[in-house]
Amino acid sequence: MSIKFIKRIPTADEILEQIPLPKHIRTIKEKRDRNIRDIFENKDDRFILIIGPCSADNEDSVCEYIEKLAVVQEKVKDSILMIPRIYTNKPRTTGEGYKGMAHQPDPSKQPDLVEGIIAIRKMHLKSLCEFHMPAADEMLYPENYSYLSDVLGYIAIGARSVENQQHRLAVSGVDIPVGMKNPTSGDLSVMLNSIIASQQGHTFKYSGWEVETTGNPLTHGILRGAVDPYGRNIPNYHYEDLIRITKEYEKLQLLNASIIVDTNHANSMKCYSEQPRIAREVLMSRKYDDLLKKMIKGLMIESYLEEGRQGVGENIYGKSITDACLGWESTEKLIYYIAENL
Ligand SMILES: O=C[C@H](O)[C@H](O)COP(=O)(O)O
Ligand SMILES: C=C(OP(=O)(O)O)C(=O)O
Repeated sequence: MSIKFIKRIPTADEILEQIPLPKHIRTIKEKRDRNIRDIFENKDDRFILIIGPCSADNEDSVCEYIEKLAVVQEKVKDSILMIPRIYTNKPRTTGEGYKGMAHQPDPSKQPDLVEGIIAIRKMHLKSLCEFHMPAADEMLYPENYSYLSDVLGYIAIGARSVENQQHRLAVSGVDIPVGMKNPTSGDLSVMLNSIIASQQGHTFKYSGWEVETTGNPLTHGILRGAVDPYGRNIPNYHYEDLIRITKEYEKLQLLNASIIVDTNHANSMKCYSEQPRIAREVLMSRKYDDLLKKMIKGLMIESYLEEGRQGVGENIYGKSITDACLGWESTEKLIYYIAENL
């Protein structure tokens, strides 16, 4: 075997003991979890925005962003429920590039997985304790979930992981909503199969244990657009796409059938500034058709303090070092637009 074992990673129990979630915050989190669940169970018709940076690369700028979001959340709380994106691990198409804070607590330094686990737990905890909005993160490495299971409000399974059995089985044991993205190929049956798989209970190997789960009734789909065999982006947020997929989805009679539309990635053709237009189009489609209104529960938007993106090492505070994001000013405008046009 040519794997070099560098150092032992502390267990989730050890890390949770070292960095615990305060008791009074647990109660706040439970209430927010109930609010989010109610939306997926059609008991609350507020619109969800999963919104924030492509990657959470710096605790200060991420928390500053969420502080701004919390102020706007209060103003739109009757119609919108926001879940900040704190994405701490990034899948990479070719394996190159920044893999997120879980790997590199400092993007300009070498990976340090032990410090990474500590840094991501601290950042999620700080944001939750200060702003009371449990965040969304991608489950890129299913075993890392144990380190954050008490702080997360929402999980996404990314386009590059959604066909993987270990992801699907791990999600079947999660008790918060999990969005399964369509794969990069755009094959919607992969997304729907992942919902079928994760809504069932399973027995499998997890963190060195044989474990059993009962299934997650809150798993649902996220449409993020696709890439064709020639590398061209194919959006899947247009009215006709939404009608086709909601009808297919409905036929399967899955629990809490819901869709989130990702306004960036292949839907925006990686052009972040198109996100407000895409959001407006999705709102219009929802208004036009009752099934869409019921099933499209929200949007995923990539946004940060500064618009665009930069290379690692350029050090512009609050600017994405992975995919390009909307800046704060356009984000705030967009949120108010959404609140007024639901
Ligand atoms: O969301 C971010 C990226 O789209 C995803 O991590 C893939 O990135 P890459 O294609 O630049 O590696
Ligand atoms: C990596 C992401 O998305 P996708 O899996 O759709 O590429 C993301 O949302 O940051």
